[in-house]
Amino acid sequence: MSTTADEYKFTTLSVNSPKPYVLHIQLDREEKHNTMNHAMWKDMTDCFSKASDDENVRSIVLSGKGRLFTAGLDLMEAAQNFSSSPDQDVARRGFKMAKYIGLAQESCSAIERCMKPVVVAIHGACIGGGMDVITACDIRLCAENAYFSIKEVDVGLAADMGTLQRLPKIIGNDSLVRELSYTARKIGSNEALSCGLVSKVYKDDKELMENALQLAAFIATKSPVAVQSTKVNLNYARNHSIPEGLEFMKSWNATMLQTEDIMKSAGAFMQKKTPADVEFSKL
Ligand SMILES: CC/C=C\C=C\CC(=O)SCCNC(=O)CCNC(=O)[C@H](O)C(C)(C)COP(=O)(O)OP(=O)(O)OC[C@H]1O[C@@H](n2cnc3c(N)ncnc32)[C@H](O)[C@@H]1OP(=O)(O)O
Repeated sequence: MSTTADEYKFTTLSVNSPKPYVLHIQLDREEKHNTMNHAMWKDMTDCFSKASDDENVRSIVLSGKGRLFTAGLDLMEAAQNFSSSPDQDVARRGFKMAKYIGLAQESCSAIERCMKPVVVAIHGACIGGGMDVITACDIRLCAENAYFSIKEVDVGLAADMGTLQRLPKIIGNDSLVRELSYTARKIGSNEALSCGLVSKVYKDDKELMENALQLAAFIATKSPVAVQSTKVNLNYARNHSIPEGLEFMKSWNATMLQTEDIMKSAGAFMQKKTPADVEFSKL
């Protein structure tokens, strides 16, 4: 094992390193359908921030333990939080809620900010908060049995951890985003593939996990300078104009084109080898 997965101890996540430089993070509240609560949001933020800085991690797979990916917000715990301190001044309650929402949002933003690409493998239900999580990931794969729902309207709220901000940029179909967000309609794996929410559907959970890990392992064989630079620039490009993106890229690569990884990768090509044959320095 090239990563120090045993340093990743969390109460709501299981973490291991099944392949060199690959970290596998699993949502692990199986007995509660991997519902998301305060502890899980905090664990996710800490875990993805740690992996971002971990030179033994080059790519990440995220999945859910048990029979589904996640049932979204833990409604029991949320009900307690939403109704706490009813006698307190509304503004003071507002400040408290903003802090709570911010903490939840951070769990998804930490995935997006993480320098290492995150491949998410979705099986069974992906509901509510689950959509916020997967839309912050780099690559979405699912099993045939997967279904997706922006369920928030059915529990009386607007999605607030990133789905409404990220999904339009992922599927590029504003009409469909609005329909799904206003109705909470479930879409199956085939529709998810045809609208561009996922890039591949596998016949069952086993095939999904094998392929997700294989993809992450393949990404991990490439130059970490090249892969991480690509993620940073794709994220930047998504939120800026093309001229701004090109300007950012120019400054970024003014340094990065001086990396030893280019000589190593090109050298491998000349010798009829691949990046997998190259030993890249840690990053
Ligand atoms: C700051 C805010 C941040 C984030 C906000 C996110 C918003 C959301 O995520 S909104 C979406 C919330 N989730 C749901 O509405 C899902 C509700 N659950 C279901 O639809 C189903 O339970 C299921 C996940 C599809 C599973 O169905 P099934 O296999 O038929 O099991 P059930 O009998 O329905 O459930 C078993 C058991 O689990 C409890 N449960 C299910 N989901 C939740 C949940 N989200 N929170 C809390 N508890 C949940 C369910 O009540 C059952 O409990 P019993 O005690 O066994 O009755």
